[in-house]
Amino acid sequence: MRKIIVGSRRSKLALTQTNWVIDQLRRLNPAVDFEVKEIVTKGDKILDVTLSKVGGKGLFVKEIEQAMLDKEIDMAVHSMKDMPAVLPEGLTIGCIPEREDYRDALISKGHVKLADLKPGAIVGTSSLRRGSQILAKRPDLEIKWIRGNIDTRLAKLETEEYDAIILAAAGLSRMGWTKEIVTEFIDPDICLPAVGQGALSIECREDDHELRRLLDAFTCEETKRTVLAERAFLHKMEGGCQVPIAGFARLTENGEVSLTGLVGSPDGRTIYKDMVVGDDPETIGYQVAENLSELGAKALIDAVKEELDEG
Ligand SMILES: NCc1[nH]cc(CCC(=O)O)c1CC(=O)O
Repeated sequence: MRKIIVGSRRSKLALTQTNWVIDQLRRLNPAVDFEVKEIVTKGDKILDVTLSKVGGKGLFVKEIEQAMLDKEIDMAVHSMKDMPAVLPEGLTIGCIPEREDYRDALISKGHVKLADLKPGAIVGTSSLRRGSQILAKRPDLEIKWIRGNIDTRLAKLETEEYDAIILAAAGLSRMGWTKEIVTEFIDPDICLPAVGQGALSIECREDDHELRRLLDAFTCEETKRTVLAERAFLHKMEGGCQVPIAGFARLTENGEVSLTGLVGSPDGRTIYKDMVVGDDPETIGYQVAENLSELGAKALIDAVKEELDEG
């Protein structure tokens, strides 16, 4: 088989994830050769603006996808939650490996838990989803934007005016840091994870059958079913990352998919949440989106869109 070129962003997390996947694939296919090619994306260059204002989710992924369509690279490993709901024509998710920890993690000065943070304490996050749900639980806290990769954010907790920050447990875990620094793994009942959080997405060209056969063997069916439900929900909700949106699915004992979806206002005063259980991931994803829309989520999303259109 030919050598497989794997595109990766240059961040520590991206390279760690990419190399982890390559290690696993090599173990399954000792004869196949892999090479990493680093790509600097627009999202990596823009660090001083909130992501939602400069094009949202697709930002980190787009240039890597173009390189794949141009055959400069053959595959790429993304954090599933950074993947837009719809892929460009000609590309596909060739593999979804087993999901890491799906939870959000609180890291605070002095290891103070969420419930024990002082009124007015400053929590750093640039995620509308986290901000909304934290404020719903603790309206007395202050949410302050924080940007940069994981190392930068951890450094800012020390050097700037944050009392705590929230990061995905999966990112920390992949970097090997979880144990020492996490104050609290936040229960999904309090902060429902982002769609795809903790999962990886291996993207490749749709017609690259040779590579797809190889990737198939590394797919985790359970993760695939749950992530499919979450992404169907995201797609139908069309929230992008301009409105707080969360979706998390797991399998029930008899193999059905149980999906919880959430849409809220950034200040956390309005939260719409619903759960549906069923056999077909896409159907229940659409069902949760429909139910939330009826509750009022669609109106909330449309209102945000209008505001953005006005500037
Ligand atoms: N928001 C950016 C992002 N995209 C993926 C991860 C890593 C966790 C994952 O794969 O879900 C992170 C860091 C974070 O949210 O703390």
